[in-house]
Amino acid sequence: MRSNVLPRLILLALVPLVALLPLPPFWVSQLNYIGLYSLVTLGLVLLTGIGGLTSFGQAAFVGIGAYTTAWLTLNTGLSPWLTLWVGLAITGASALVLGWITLRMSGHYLPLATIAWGLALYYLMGNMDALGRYDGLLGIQPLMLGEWDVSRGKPFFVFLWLLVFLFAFALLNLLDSRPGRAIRALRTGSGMAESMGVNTLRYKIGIFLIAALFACVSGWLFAHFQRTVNPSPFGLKWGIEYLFMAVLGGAGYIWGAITGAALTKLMEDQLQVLLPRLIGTSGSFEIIVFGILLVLVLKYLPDGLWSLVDRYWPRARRTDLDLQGASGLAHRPRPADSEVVLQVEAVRKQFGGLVAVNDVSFEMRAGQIMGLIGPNGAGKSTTFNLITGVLSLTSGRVQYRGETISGLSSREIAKRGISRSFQHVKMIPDMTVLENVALGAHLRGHRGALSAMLRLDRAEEQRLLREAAQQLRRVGMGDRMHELAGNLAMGPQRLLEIARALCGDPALLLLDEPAAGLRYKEKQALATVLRQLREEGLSILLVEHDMDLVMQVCDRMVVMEFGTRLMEGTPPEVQQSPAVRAAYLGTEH
Ligand SMILES: Nc1ncnc2c1ncn2[C@@H]1O[C@H](COP(=O)(O)OP(=O)(O)OP(=O)(O)O)[C@@H](O)[C@H]1O
Repeated sequence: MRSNVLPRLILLALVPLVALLPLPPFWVSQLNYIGLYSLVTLGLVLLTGIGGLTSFGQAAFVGIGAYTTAWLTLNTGLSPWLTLWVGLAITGASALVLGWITLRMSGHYLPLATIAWGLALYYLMGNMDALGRYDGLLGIQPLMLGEWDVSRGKPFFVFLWLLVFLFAFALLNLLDSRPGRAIRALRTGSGMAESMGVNTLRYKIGIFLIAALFACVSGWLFAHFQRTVNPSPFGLKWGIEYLFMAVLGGAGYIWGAITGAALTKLMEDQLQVLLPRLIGTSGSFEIIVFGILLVLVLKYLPDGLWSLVDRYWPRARRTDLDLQGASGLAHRPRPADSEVVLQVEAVRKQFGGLVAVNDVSFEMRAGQIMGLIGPNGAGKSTTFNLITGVLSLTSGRVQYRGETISGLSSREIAKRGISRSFQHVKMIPDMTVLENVALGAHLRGHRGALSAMLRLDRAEEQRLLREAAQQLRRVGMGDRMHELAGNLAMGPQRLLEIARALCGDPALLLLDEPAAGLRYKEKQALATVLRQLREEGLSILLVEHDMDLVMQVCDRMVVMEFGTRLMEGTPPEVQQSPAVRAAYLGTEH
């Protein structure tokens, strides 16, 4: 496995070394604020940059952490080391409720809800007598480690920055894991991830929770560092500013979070001095500069400043050797010879007045390759999507190995052993080929986010990656596994999709135009792979326009036209059918 241990240890060792430098207190204080902001922006990078979910309410979670420890330490005398956990529990519960309600709905519900949440909490803090209204709470006790006050100056710097780096490493670990691949698929490949068995709602709620907990830790530290809390740093303005930091630094990069926090803090201080002098009157003019800067960054450098560094950042590569020691994954029991695996019974799909699939029926047996062919617009892809749960049936029934699967979600269908590829390739371009394919084995692992962050998932991760590597070799892509998927041409992209589908250990494989974009030799290799899979007892439903391939590999074929089943038969029977010829030539039959 890739070894990041040494660079990480060096980075951690640098923290106390920096503290030994004769830094003026002003700069120590600046670094401390940057560290506090970085904890919040790290969570935002995971949530927004990587997961694609926007939250304006992170400052409110910082507020929960700060006010919980402030109130409890002042009123109950509880140790700050205990109040942290109370803060985390309150933050966790509110993030779960907020996430559960808003993340089930598509669109802009989360950003809107987090704005409302930020505003509500700000006014709540500012109007409660127990929280000191807008004056806040004063005289919060220091954070003591034995006799040592770690909430001031350099000791705080060391404690805080060790935490910042440990949190950053935890996120890097998370992203390089089974749950991490699912999280990285959320932004652009949610539908595909569901088809691989990923519970996308759970992962969305999960990253919302992690980001909120990071913000809460920042608030807890902030309260003991400042010794006083009032609502101002936890309002909507700060919610927006944290987002600005993440976007400026590079919302898709863990190190972008720290870059953004540092630049914002440093610019803010300079601008707060410079601008009133230039304009001749005091005010928060830096906000205007930030607004203009945000527009410019979004327009000219949408991936943020860290993207410039990332181009030259050395990337550790997994070598094939890494995977050799791993044991294989368990396989699901194969259907018995010629067992009926799929029964499609009078399935129908209407889009308004258009009948895209009109009471189509057929069945498939184990170890059979069934072709689903027909002219453009015949209803093949719609039938395919009805079987895989992407579309709901208007009427009819689909049975898989004796169980009715119509009405189940694509995730539930994937769990039962049906894997698929997509007509328009769906992959995550900024993940390697190997990682994309390993996403297909999601259901064959079980390690969660916490194990991934703590690197307790390595044995399972090696098995999943080994499986992905094996499937890539199987489709002739063994030499390209470490490339970024976004750099592949169309042909290899299709092979990637087949390898990913095979990673799910399916008993039934549904391939939607797998030969589209492949060159002759690649098609021949594909035909060999399909035959080999059939020998292994796999059933394959193939939607394909390439007649050579279909005629070569299919045992039986269903021909569709205008949403109806025109005929079913062996390749020679279909080839000789006048009705099929007429359908393809567009003549009457
Ligand atoms: N979401 C949708 N809303 C409305 N009409 C749709 C939708 N999806 C498909 N259709 C229509 O249903 C019909 C069947 O489409 P489908 O994509 O299943 O055909 P196909 O045989 O797969 O075609 P192709 O070979 O071009 O992919 C077409 O007339 C298409 O325009």
